[in-house]
Amino acid sequence: MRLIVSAGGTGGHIYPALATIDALKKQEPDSAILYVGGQRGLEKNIVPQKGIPFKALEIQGFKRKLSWDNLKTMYLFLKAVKDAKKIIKEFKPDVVVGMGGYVSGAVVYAAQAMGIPTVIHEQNSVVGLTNKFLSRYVDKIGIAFEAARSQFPQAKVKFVGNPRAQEVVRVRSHFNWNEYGLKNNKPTLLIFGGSQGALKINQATIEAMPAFNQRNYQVVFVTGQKRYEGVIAQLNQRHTLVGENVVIKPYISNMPEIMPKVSIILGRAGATSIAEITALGVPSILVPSPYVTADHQTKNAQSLVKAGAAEMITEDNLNSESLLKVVDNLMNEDAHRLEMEHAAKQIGVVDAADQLVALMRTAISEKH
Ligand SMILES: CC(=O)N[C@H]1[C@@H](OP(=O)(O)OP(=O)(O)OC[C@H]2O[C@@H](n3ccc(=O)[nH]c3=O)[C@H](O)[C@@H]2O)O[C@H](CO)[C@@H](O)[C@@H]1O
Repeated sequence: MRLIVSAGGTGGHIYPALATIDALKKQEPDSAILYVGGQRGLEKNIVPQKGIPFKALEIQGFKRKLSWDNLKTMYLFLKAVKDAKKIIKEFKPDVVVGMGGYVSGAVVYAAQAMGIPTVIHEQNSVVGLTNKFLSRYVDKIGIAFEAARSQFPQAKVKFVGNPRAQEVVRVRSHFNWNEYGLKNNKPTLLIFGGSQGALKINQATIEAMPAFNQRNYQVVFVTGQKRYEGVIAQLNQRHTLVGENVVIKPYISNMPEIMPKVSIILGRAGATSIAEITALGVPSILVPSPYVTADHQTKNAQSLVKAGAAEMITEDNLNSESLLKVVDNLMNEDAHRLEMEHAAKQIGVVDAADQLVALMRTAISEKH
């Protein structure tokens, strides 16, 4: 198969795209793949590192308020569609798949205008702006939450799950905490606020640090690439030492290796984090971001809480005391953690990437 994939902006869109590419390559090792991303998103670093051919378009998001900047956005969108057409004409894909982010809007729009089979994948329970726009034009739509179905033209929709779930369960992790200077086989808490890090989670963790230093479990604290220096500066200002059982990282690029070795995850309730947590069955404490469309992270988190797979703290109620209380309780309750593991695994869709590839094949065969 000749495949163009487009996904931009945040890890939540990019990692499912990479997992789909991976699944296709396993099924058809001689497939030709091109990833088209934006010039500014995380994809420009992540994708080439994986050795996947990458082309970038210049694009920016619409402001919800009326502004002159939206004229520039419109100009960039039309130019990106034109550039995408050139790329598509040269590459001659059998199918073009969009996995979210503004850039995928231009690429998939261009492809359908050229009569090429198109598929989009929506990771969230509340449909993103780009996918909403594209849903009129595309042939097939893969979803990861049943709640998304009614927001799309229903005849095109198929529930497939989130492809990243399949990738993380297939990894045979040989990771050893010694590589982080920690002890192997000690209970470990992983704290991370989505792909960019989260200010409030970082703040509560900084304040909880003196207590964490005294605990008999280990803590891996991921700040987000751009927030790392600020976190270290704050710890220094407060003269807070970091214990031998704590490690602070700006970003983790091998999450599928790390996550299976973790006892509890404390983090945001982004769609792709949730897919990973449920595929692997990791007990989690979720702090939904209140800054997202239609408060969809709260809905994501509630679906896990209802199933008994996670605990939730709202951002308003998050501070060092509430954080430590929930973590300490869970660390002390082995049986409860085990129940949460089972409950989480019940929700995970572990063949989601294969299902999305099958949907791509249907789009191709129905078009011809
Ligand atoms: C602010 C915002 O708009 N957030 C959205 C964004 O989240 P965002 O991309 O931040 O969060 P997600 O949970 O969806 O995905 C994060 C991904 O990054 C990975 N990761 C994270 C940290 C790290 O150090 N290393 C690493 O690899 C995670 O394992 C995961 O694969 O897209 C999601 C999917 O559309 C939405 O649900 C979120 O609401």
